[in-house]
Amino acid sequence: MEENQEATVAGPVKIVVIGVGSVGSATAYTLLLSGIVNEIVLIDINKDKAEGESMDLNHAAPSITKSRAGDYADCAGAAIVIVTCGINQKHGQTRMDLAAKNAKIMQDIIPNVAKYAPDTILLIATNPVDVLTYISYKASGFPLNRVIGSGTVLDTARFKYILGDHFKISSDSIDACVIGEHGDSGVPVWSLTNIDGMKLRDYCEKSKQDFDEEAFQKIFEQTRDAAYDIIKRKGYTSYGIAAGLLRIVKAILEDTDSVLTVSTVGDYFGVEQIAISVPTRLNKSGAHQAAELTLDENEIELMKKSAGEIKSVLKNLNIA
Ligand SMILES: NC(=O)C1=CN([C@@H]2O[C@H](COP(=O)(O)OP(=O)(O)OC[C@H]3O[C@@H](n4cnc5c(N)ncnc54)[C@H](O)[C@@H]3O)[C@@H](O)[C@H]2O)C=CC1
Ligand SMILES: CC(=O)C(=O)O
Repeated sequence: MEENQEATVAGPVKIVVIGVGSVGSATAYTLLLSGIVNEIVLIDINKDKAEGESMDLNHAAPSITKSRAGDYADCAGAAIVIVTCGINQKHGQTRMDLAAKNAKIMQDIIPNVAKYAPDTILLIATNPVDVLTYISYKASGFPLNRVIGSGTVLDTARFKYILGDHFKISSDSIDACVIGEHGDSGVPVWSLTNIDGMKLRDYCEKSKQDFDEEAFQKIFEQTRDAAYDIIKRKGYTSYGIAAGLLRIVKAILEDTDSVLTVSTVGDYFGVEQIAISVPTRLNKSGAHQAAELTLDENEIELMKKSAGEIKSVLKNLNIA
């Protein structure tokens, strides 16, 4: 991974959230309650919405964090600019269906961010997140380590939650991840899934539970389809991604070297120049390569397919 221009997080910490709809407002609220930032600037094409949200956030005081509505010039000095603006999925739509419209929005706004905040870290959440992370990388001219997509951080959280629910054990005691596209071709890494420090098969044996492949297939389907199931009921998803974005922000601001499944740009599984999620180390200068997972043959094939799907959407947009 090409790395330079270390982003520095020093002094009062300013975060900008672009797009304060369901995801942006939940993210700003989560950041405010976390107490790890001093200033949250909200930018939205709908200025009244940004103003209203920032007023409301300030009334969640006492907090060390102040919020205000702003414009692109206010990105200056931001440690991280979180991008959540654009259209979201309606019931029946896939994330990839949003590509053309949201690509255009990224191509409009990212150069503005880069102009005023040339040293910031871009954290993209708008869907399709892998496609838009790549587009943001191109549109910003930033080095690879400073353009990060939320990727499969949310899918990983869902996978661990659903596994935990199945085995009646806290997701904290489960080491598992989803990699690949944040979307329909995401890959659950069953071969490396550990529960309570044991491989899945060993855990099932020791805890006297079935190694139930049919149940595991359902767990994967529930993970993959979680967004559809939530959108069908409440129209959007917000809390899961807000918590995931907070984990990414914390790893960066607190310089933790945590490994999370964020999406970054590179050549993956024989596919050149895409963004996709694999375990990635995060610290104050952004995203850095972590040790490569030892996947089994089936998982490698699924990753090639997932990478190919991201690439084909980029090609359709004439961006590859
Ligand atoms: N990466 C992930 O895991 C997740 C991603 N998402 C994605 O996040 C995005 C936002 O979703 P929601 O918040 O539900 O949508 P929303 O419709 O509630 O909010 C979008 C906001 O973006 C603003 N906006 C639109 N165009 C803009 C522009 N050019 N400049 C500035 N602001 C602009 C709108 O005014 C609106 O306030 C969607 O693409 C959605 O699919 C949602 C959940 C999880
Ligand atoms: C909407 C979306 O990408 C999610 O909740 O996973």
